[in-house]
Amino acid sequence: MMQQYLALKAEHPDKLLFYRMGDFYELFYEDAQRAARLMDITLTARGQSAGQPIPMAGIPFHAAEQYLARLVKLGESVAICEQVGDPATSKGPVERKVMRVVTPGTLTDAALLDEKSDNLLLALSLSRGRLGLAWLSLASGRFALWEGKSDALPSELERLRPAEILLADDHDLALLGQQSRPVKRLPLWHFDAEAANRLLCKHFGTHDLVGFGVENMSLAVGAAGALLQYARATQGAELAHVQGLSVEVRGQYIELDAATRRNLELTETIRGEPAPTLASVLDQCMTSMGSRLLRHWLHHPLRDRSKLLARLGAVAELREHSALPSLQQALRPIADIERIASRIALKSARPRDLSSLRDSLAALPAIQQQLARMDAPLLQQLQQHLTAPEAVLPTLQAAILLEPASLLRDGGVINDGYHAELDELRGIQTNCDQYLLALEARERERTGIPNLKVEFNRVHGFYIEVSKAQGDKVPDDYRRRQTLKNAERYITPELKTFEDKALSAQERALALEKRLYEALLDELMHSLAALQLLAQAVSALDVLSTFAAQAALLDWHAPQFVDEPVIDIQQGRHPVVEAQVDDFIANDTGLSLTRKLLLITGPNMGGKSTYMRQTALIVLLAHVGSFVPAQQVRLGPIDRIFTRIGASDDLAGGRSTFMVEMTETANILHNASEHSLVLMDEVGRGTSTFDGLALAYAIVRQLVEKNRSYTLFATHYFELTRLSQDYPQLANVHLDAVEHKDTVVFLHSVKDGPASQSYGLAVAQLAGVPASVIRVARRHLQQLEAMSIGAGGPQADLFATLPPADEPLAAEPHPAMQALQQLDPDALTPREALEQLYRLQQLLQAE
Ligand SMILES: Nc1ncnc2c1ncn2[C@@H]1O[C@H](COP(=O)(O)OP(=O)(O)OP(=O)(O)O)[C@@H](O)[C@H]1O
Repeated sequence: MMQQYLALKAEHPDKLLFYRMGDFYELFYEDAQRAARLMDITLTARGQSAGQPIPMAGIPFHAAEQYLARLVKLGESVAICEQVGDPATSKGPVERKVMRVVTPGTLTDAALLDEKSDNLLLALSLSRGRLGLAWLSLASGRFALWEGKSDALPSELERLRPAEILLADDHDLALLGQQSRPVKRLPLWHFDAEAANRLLCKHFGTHDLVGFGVENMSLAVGAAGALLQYARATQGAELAHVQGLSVEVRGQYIELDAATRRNLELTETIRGEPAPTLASVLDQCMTSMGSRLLRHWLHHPLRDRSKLLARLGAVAELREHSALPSLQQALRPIADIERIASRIALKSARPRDLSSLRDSLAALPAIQQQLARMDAPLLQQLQQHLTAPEAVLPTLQAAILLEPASLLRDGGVINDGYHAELDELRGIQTNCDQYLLALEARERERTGIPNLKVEFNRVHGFYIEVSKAQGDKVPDDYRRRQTLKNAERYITPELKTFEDKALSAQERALALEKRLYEALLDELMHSLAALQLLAQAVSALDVLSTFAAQAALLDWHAPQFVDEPVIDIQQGRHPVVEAQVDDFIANDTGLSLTRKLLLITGPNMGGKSTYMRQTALIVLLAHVGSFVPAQQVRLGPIDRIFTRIGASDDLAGGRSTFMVEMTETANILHNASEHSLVLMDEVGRGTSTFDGLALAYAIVRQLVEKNRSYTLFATHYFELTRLSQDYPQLANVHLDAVEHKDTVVFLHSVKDGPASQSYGLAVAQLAGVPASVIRVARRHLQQLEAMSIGAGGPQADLFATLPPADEPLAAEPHPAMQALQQLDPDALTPREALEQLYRLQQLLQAE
């Protein structure tokens, strides 16, 4: 047996091997030690190997799901090995085989998946500054590709949040940066584009991949090949539900970089919790498919206005329609059709998957009826997709019992009247009861034993029980089966013959049910594509109705898209903060060609971050097709949203707070366009006052002069407010606060002009800093203010020595740069090249 084990383990060296032995899955050697540690189960030993006991740990097979769930959450992969031979007939160990492999990115089992989020497997391939990505949600069958510049990797990882990553083994793991997802290394040849092309064509049954629009995407196609091969191997099955590839194109979505996704807390707080977030406020979806689509939409704001207008049109009509509540109620019982379809494809659908699919399909006409009364084109389109695929409903109704058993192996799944032979075998079992009662009456009469009983248990089968006191009346043809304290149990030849018939009928019925069930799954395979379309329609309708219901409940309004460059928000609110405070103060945001940067000042706790984030969230919500928390919104074209908010250390990544701040700032300055929305919160505060101020000053100027993006720039450097004199497109606004009896009251309303005071000490006092410290600080502040040169503003004028704003930013290029530019590398011998290198270094040192 150990030889068999070691041979199987050799095929799966990097996974935990669950080795089935009777009612247990056993793990041996290091697997046992690791599993014992991870799952907190007892480590024992069995037999010996090289004079040492073999470590072993086991889990009962019926509890395997919960252990698997824990292991997969910890990033482990598990190979599950079952007994496939018959223990009764096999000589030596029973034949065993690895039937499936469970890895974090290839889960399909309902018990192991989070129902509200997608579980993605991602493969990536890099070459010469280009990046190819392929990702698959095995539980839904969605398969997509993307190819672009390699520096997009961090933001793509943050967008897709894969559960598992496949990476060629010659790529450096450091590429992935500080991310904690499990990574599976594969040989480089798995990513070969040509082989991948062949594999994908074969899988989709196409001559080539042209129809999917993947030309010039050889890296992504290579990644897709590696991914498909890996996913298939884990399932031990063809992936019939993976029926196509979609290609994501740059420019299709408003781009959000990794930091922005985190900072805006779309589906996860900065601390990694699921609430309070934009998704947690919005998600009142009736189905888990809807919840997943909502999260997907929030991370993929669209730029295509026709699609957005279609969504908004649907939301507007649903919001006004009296049928909205009943439509939502009709959606509530719909099961996770998308995932059930995938389990049908993988032949792992359970009986209750099929009964809930049947009940969901039966509930569709009620939804269609509600939609029939609505006019929005998108709703009409969805209505047409909300039909059960032909013949599936009648088949399921005929085949599956109203409430089937949860596991096929116990029987009780296939409906009566579906199959004549099954009915007959079941008839034998049902007739048992009558037969046994008759037998009991007959035997009582024959033996004259009034309390004689005919019964059944799993261990001994059928028997006749007679109390000890009546033992002398037992006839000769009774054979003793078991002796109890007060009774004897017997069997008779007649009862034995009956038992054989009844038990074999049961066994045969179970085997037949299993065959019928498998045939049913095969039949359903033909309807996979239709089921997937239906699932998409249900989830889209669920999200749109949620948008409508939330808009009515929370007083949100439709955004308006215009062609002129503008972000005009009247009475905007922050959807998440609003849900947490009693009185939220609404504020306007006005940005246009003549007013492109708002410099926001005001006390700490005044609401600057909230104001900036609400602007970004409103813009984002409008681009997912939702109404927005504002009275009126007009938006011109937007291409990207950038944020540089909050200080976070990346200690593990070896970057200090200030380094993170500057890296994110550099990204913005390089990439933000005039159509981008940029939020910058207190840039420069991570370093010394003068350095910070000087940097903030130069950054604001760059944003106004060069990037010309729509910018909200919050700062405590009051000196910057003077920049409005030099740049008409820069406006000062502040968050209002008043001093009241030695303390400060925040009004949270945005007013024109710079703040008049900083209130830093008052806020510190509010926070409970000891009074003695505040007193010393106040005295020191007075001294500082008295010392300040030309103290006109609320802080010392640190700008007094800085160059005026009209001086050009770009200085003379460095002599080394000039020398470098004049070089012609092709004309140099290796020796001359080396000499030039020394010269360049001298120039650098001379500076
Ligand atoms: N418009 C508003 N209406 C009501 N309450 C608000 C509003 N804006 C902010 N608040 C409240 O004030 C708190 C602080 O807001 P916020 O974090 O935006 O301040 P801040 O000015 O960015 O502070 P700091 O400069 O210290 O980062 C919020 O948590 C919220 O409770």
